[in-house]
Amino acid sequence: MTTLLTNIREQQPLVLNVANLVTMQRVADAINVLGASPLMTDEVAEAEELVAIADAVVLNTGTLSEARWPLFVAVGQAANRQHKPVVLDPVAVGMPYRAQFVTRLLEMITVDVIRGNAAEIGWFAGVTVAGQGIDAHETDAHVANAVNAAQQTGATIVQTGVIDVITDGQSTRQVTTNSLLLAVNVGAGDMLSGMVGAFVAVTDDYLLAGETAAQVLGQAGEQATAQGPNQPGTFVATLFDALYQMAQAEVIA
Ligand SMILES: Nc1ncnc2c1ncn2[C@@H]1O[C@H](COP(=O)(O)OP(=O)(O)O)[C@@H](O)[C@H]1O
Ligand SMILES: Cc1ncsc1CCOP(=O)(O)O
Ligand SMILES: [Mg+2]
Repeated sequence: MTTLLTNIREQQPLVLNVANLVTMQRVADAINVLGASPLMTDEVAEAEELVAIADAVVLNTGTLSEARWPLFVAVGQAANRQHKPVVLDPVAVGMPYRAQFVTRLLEMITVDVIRGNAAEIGWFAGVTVAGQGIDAHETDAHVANAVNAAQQTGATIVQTGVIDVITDGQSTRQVTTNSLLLAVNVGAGDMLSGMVGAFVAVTDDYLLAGETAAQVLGQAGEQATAQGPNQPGTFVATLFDALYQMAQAEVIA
C-alpha cells in the first residue's frame, strides 16, 4: 500500500523552517529521518529564494522577537505568493506578547495548518485551556476547541494531547497513541510540526497529512517509551531510530 511515507521517501520534499532556537536540531532531524530535506533560515534577505526551492514552510514562534518579525512575514508571504503550504506552530500563544504577534502575523499571511497543544489551539477558539508556558495541562481531548479553531482560522488544526485531534472544521480525526515520554519531551511538538511540513509537501489532503504525521510520531513514541519507560534521554535517540525504521518500511503499523 502506498502511503504518504512512500511519497516522502520518493519525492524528498524540502521543508523550510523558521524554527525556534531551542529545538531546531531536533526538528531538522525529525524531518530528515522521514526522508524529507530540512532547511532552517534566519535571514529575511533569502526568504524569496529559499521558499522557491521549498515544498512546504513551517513557522515556529517558540523564540519569536521583533527582530525576527520581518522574517516571519517575508517567508509566510513568499509561501502564499508561491502557493507553498504553510504550517504554524504557535508556541505559548496564550502569552500576551505572543498573542499579539500571532494576531498581527495572521493579518499578513495565510496559514494552511496550525499544530499546537490544547492550550495553544484553545487560544484560537477563544477558550482558556489550562497550561503553563509551552505546555498544556489537560486530560480532555477538547475536540470542540479544535473544530472551532479550524472554523475561526480557516486552517486545518492538529491539536496534540492525550488524544490528538485533527480537523478542518468539518471532518475530525483522532489519534490515540499513548507515549508519556513523548508528552514530557521538550521539542516533541516542534518535531511534529516539522513532520507535518513534510507530509503537507506531498499531499493536498492536509487532514490526512496531519493525521498521518501524528500517527507516525505517536507510534514511534510508543515504541521508544516501551524500550526505556524511565529514560527520557535514551528515549530521544530511540525515538529517532523508530521514526527512521518506520519511514524505511514505508508502513504505519
Ligand atoms: N498526555 C499525553 N499523553 C500522551 N501523549 C501526549 C500527551 N500530551 C502530548 N502527547 C504527545 O506528545 C507529542 C507532542 O505534543 P504536545 O506535548 O501536545 O505538543 P507541545 O510540545 O507543542 O506542547 C504529540 O505526539 C502528542 O500526541
Ligand atoms: C522551551 C521552549 N522555549 C521556547 S520554544 C521551546 C521549545 C518548545 O518545544 P515544544 O513546543 O515542542 O514543547
Ligand atoms: Mg509546542
